[in-house]
Amino acid sequence: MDKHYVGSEIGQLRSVMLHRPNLSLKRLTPSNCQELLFDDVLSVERAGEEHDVFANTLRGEGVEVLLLTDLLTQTLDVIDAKAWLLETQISDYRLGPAFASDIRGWLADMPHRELARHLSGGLTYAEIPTYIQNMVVDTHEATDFIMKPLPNHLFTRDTSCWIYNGVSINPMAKAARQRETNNLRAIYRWHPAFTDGNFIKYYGDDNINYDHATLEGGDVLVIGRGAVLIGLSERTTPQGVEFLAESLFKHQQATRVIAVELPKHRSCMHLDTVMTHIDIDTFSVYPEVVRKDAQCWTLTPDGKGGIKRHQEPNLLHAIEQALGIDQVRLITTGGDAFEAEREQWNDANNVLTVRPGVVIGYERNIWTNEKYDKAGITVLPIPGDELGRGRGGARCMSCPLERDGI
Ligand SMILES: NC(=[NH2+])NCCC[C@H](N)C(=O)O
Repeated sequence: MDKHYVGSEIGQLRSVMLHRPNLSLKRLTPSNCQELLFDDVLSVERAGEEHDVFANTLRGEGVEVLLLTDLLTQTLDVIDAKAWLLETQISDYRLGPAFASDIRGWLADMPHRELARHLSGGLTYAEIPTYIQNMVVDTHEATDFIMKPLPNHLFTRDTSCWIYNGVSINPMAKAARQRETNNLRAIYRWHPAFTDGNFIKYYGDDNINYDHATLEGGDVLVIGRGAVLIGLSERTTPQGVEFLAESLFKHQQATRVIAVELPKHRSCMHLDTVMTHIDIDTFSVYPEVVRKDAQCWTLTPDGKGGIKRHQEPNLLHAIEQALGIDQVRLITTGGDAFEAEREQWNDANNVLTVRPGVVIGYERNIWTNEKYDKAGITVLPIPGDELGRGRGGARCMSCPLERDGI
């Protein structure tokens, strides 16, 4: 990978970061899966196989696939990175100074791949050596977590997202996902692929309390031509968008941000669960949620380092203006009202565009896929019966690192 640049949602995709989940999924149980933002427990084997099909489909299209566990393993080879990750993910305040120091010491001696596995897969009290003794240990069960698993690393789209010549390292809204961001902070700070510093970090690089200014990449659509479309969702707040927009303008990477309000529901937790960009003038949408009269604003630089805000009467016109096109074409979720609701829930609209008019999507969404086909959009189908239980499709499961503009 030589260039970190994402110029659009639909231009030729060249490089992506994925995460093939394993250990974290083995820890999912009926009693903890809701808290960990999964709707069910998964067959770990099958999920891994489905993920391999996804990765191989991308490779078959000439896209470079980088895996998060590899990146994290290589990052741990950097002494400062390893020290920072251990301090941050195993903090004194979480475990108490004595126990934290024992755990860090033990983890530090582990092979880096194994340590990387625990950084995403978590660590239980049963897994630590018996010589580590402490009041904290005495007061916990063997199956309690010292480090909770991060199964949602699967959705690499959310934790960090590239926008033109830079990346936002996102302060996540849900407690279950907040520690993911530290793994990404370390990768972007220390992994040799990123140390050339030839890109901008817009937001979220510091491990501090971002309070209500949260942002997740599933809400961020880099629609191209200097514009960015962002959902104000269950996860991304106006406060978070303001920070990102200010930084995009300051670094002259975008000339406008369109912010659209979404209902705060799990079924549409991010904008990309109801809307994705699949060809220059074409979007896939779930019409029950993406309405042209949704509350919507265009943000532009005010010339003094701040933001000018203009309320838009019509979301679609705002997009047409930003892209300089006459009329957007919408492909809506397929089937009758029941089928459409079921397919949206299974990420029929959450497709990953590989190049204009060619998308990767779950094969199970037959009604919507048929509509794509009739509209001249090619669907490269992947299985998703297991992966889909995490509530995410091909777009959420990928973080583009390099993609052409339009
Ligand atoms: N960009 C997306 N739509 N991501 C889906 C994330 C799903 C994940 N289980 C969560 O609740 O956070």
